[in-house]
Amino acid sequence: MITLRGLTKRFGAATAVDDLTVEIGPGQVTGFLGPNGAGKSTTMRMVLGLDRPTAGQALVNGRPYRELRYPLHEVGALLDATGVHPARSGHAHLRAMARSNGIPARRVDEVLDLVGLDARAAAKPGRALSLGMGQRLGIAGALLGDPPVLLLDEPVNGLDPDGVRWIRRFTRGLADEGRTVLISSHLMSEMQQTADRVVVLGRGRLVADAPLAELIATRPASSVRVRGPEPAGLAALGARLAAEGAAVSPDEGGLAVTGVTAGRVGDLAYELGVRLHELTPVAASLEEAFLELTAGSVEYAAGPTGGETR
Ligand SMILES: Nc1ncnc2c1ncn2[C@@H]1O[C@H](COP(=O)(O)OP(=O)(O)OP(=O)(O)O)[C@@H](O)[C@H]1O
Repeated sequence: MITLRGLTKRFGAATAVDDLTVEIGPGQVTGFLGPNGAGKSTTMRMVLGLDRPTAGQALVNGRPYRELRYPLHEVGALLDATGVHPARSGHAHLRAMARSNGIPARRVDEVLDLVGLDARAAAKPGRALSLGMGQRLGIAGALLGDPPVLLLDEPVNGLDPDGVRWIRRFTRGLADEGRTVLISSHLMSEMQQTADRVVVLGRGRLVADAPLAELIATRPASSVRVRGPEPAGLAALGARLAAEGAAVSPDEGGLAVTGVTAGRVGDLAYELGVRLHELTPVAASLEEAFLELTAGSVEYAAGPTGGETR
């Protein structure tokens, strides 16, 4: 369990995290979303005791990180890449981590096995690790103490599709074991496939905290997809819908209609005698919900001339 209460961090005059109150519970993957500079990394750093809050609290299992007696057994984190020395092997890196935290050496082999790194990969020096292997090693390190809470900052950044799929399945497994899993990302499509719940930040403030399905469901369906075997009939239907104020555009041989319900489109088609083969409300994606939620809170936005404005 991660508890944030009135969590605030200022850097000089800039407020990176602004009065954030949220609880991140066990047994699910929570996606931590927000545009660049929204305060995700700063929040994670405060949870891990790497940054001191200006105000408020960040608690892991009810206590500030600095008060945890055996931090590696309480919370594991993947912040950026692995932090492995370029000349040191992954195995040696994990052994050193284990030793300094009183964790038996055999646990190193266990976590390497868990993340699917074989002896040959674990013997490679840090500089020879691929990004995907580095991420696996980083996650192995986070799991050394078998912690109930895991924080992963942008774990799929730069990974190939296999690596992305692996992270997705692995984090799902960790949540299914009852752990608290918090994953930050700006890849909405990825989070849509991974997260059970999402916490969205905009300019350091909480903009949404909801189950993923609920967040998407509360957005209006973005459009209705209409297909049929008679182009002339579809054109007549489109014209009639447009006359009613709907926005109609061609969509892969059919129509994409916004501004009316699927029911209304069906009724009109019936009235006009137009045969339809498909009439589908297309739900807003997480990406659309995210853009809508964070509109106005992006650090840099394309201005009307396409230039960047603060
Ligand atoms: N050490 C620091 N000193 C000054 N400002 C900082 C520092 N760390 C972060 N910031 C500022 O705090 C704000 C939040 O940054 P943070 O890295 O937490 O955002 P983020 O949501 O993780 O962004 P990204 O997705 O780009 O990683 C930004 O405006 C950033 O410039």
